[in-house]
Amino acid sequence: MNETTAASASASATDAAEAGDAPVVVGEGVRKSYGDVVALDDVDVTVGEGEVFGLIGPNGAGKTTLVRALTGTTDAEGTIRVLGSSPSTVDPQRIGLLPQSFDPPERLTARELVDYYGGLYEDAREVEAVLDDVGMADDADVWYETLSGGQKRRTCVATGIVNDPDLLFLDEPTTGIDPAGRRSIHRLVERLAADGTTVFLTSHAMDEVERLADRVALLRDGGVVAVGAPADLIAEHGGDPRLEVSLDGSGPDDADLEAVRNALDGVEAEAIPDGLAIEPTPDGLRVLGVRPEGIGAVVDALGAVGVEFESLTWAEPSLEDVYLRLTGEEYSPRSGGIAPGNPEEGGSR
Ligand SMILES: Nc1ncnc2c1ncn2[C@@H]1O[C@H](COP(=O)(O)OP(=O)(O)OP(=O)(O)O)[C@@H](O)[C@H]1O
Repeated sequence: MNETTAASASASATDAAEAGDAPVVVGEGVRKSYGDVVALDDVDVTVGEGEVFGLIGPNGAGKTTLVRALTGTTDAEGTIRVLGSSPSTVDPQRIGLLPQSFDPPERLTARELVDYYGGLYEDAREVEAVLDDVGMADDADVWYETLSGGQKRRTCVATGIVNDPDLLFLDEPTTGIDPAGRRSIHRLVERLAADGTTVFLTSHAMDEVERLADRVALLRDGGVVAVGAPADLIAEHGGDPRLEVSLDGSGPDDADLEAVRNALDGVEAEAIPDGLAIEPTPDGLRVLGVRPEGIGAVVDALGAVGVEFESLTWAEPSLEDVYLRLTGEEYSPRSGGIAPGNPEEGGSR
């Protein structure tokens, strides 16, 4: 149901309507230039009520500029409606924003900061509950300037949710936060979404976006190149499941690869479909298209041609694979992959 075509993707109103949500964020033909730099090039984006909407893309793709345009912190061409109003007239009580760069007064404690930002709203949440939400209850009396990077970021997240917003923009909320802290922020986002908050999440952590987002838009060079539910994007653009084979010593030479390919060609296993390909990796090789039940056949094929391995790791495609493919940043084998029936072509899938 979601449009995930790379060439013509836009985070369309139709998607949100199909998701059964009234649009909370609508951007149509959004453009923004800084001198000669086109940061946003005709971006369409629609986010439905209660959605967690992920925005991903390489450095400089335009993510922060889009967040700034949608929140009215920079001007932009095009049509933008947020909670039914223009960004400049929307009720600030209903919007929460964690900017990518945020430098609050340093000689305040975490508790004082949350209290200060809460005081900017007519109605704010109880400070202790907000500190607890972001895992800062125990360090609430430490000056901001002496907090660690991750503790600072948690405190900043707290200032973004102190007004109990209906729409929350989080621009890279977990940067610098340790794994346990990231999990607690993830649970917080899940709780907020379950309570009906719409979340616009920008992140470079693909696992985070895959876990949290109902839909994801991939921005590249100021344009949306794909949008859809993570599972739909992965099915369309994520590629094959793969078996990573780490070899003893150095990586395989071309003769090893050819031998393994020939051995696998001779294996009749439903779990090794036609089109299976092998490509070298820095410490071994990668078998593409193999399902878990085919791993044994691969092991047998390796053994048959005398290739000894240290470890095997099977993985399904993920949002990271989608990202790498659609941004052209996927791993490029040093001498090209070998696809059955077309060994000269080699290279990427
Ligand atoms: N204030 C500004 N003045 C001039 N150019 C800017 C300004 N802000 C952003 N840009 C440029 O606009 C483009 C998009 O930047 P933006 O910060 O939106 O990217 P991003 O996707 O958020 O990147 P990152 O992942 O590194 O945060 C970049 O080329 C950037 O250099």
